Amino acid sequence: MINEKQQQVEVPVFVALDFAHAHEARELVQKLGEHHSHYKIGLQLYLAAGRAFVSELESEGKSIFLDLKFHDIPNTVHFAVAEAAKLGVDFVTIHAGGGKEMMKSAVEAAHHHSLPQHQTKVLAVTLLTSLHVNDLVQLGYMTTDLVKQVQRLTYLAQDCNVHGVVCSAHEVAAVKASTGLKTMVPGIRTSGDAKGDQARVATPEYAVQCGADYLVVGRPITQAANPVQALQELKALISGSQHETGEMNV
Ligand SMILES: O=C(O)c1cc(=O)[nH]c(=O)n1[C@@H]1O[C@H](COP(=O)(O)O)[C@@H](O)[C@H]1O
Repeated sequence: MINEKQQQVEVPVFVALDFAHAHEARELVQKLGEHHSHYKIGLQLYLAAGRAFVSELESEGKSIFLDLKFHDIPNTVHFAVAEAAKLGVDFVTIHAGGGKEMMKSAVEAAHHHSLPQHQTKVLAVTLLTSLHVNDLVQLGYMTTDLVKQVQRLTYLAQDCNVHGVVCSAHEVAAVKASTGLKTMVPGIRTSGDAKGDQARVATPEYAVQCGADYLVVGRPITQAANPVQALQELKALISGSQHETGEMNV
């Protein structure tokens, strides 16, 4: 069902800057202009351009989601999150599969090392949106129900006081029904977009109607012939769906 409150709330779209060079990312940010302020920096760009590029975008007033998906022993993750928090990023990711001690260490590090008045929020990745049911079997999970598995990891994440989880649109309603956690949702595709390596995709309208708090969109914008138009169209779909009433359409 549509969340009534959701109709009034703006859902930020984090554009995934999955590029090999800072200049490519900079060019896109300039094209999208001062009115777009949410960006995700992931493994590729961070390894290519590092902390300097994060700081560069922050100095332009951008909100940064640093998506390095930490998954290591608690001590290592603690100090990695501490460094991310000192950078002043808004969000950082860890894998829920790293376990409760690891998630607690991450939350504690964000709490202690964030800049004054700028709390870095920890998001726990549940099941990557590239995973299918068959992957659950191969990985030896006890269930082949993707929603149940996401919910299971979400409960663990909630116990560790993370801010939210990363999941596909198809699990948002279950996360929202059982916890108070925020949801960051990748795997966003409109009807004409190629799925690429994503398995659990959904339209932006569907994600928002399910209650997604933030969306992550990469290639449908970064690889578009006209990224500015692609982002505008996506935002129009989101705001249109926030004012719709009735049943969700997939
Ligand atoms: O943590 C993420 O952002 C993430 C989690 C996940 O389960 N799936 C997923 O696609 N992502 C990221 O979201 C972005 C999606 O990019 P596109 O598939 O190009 O829209 C990529 O930068 C991924 O690294």
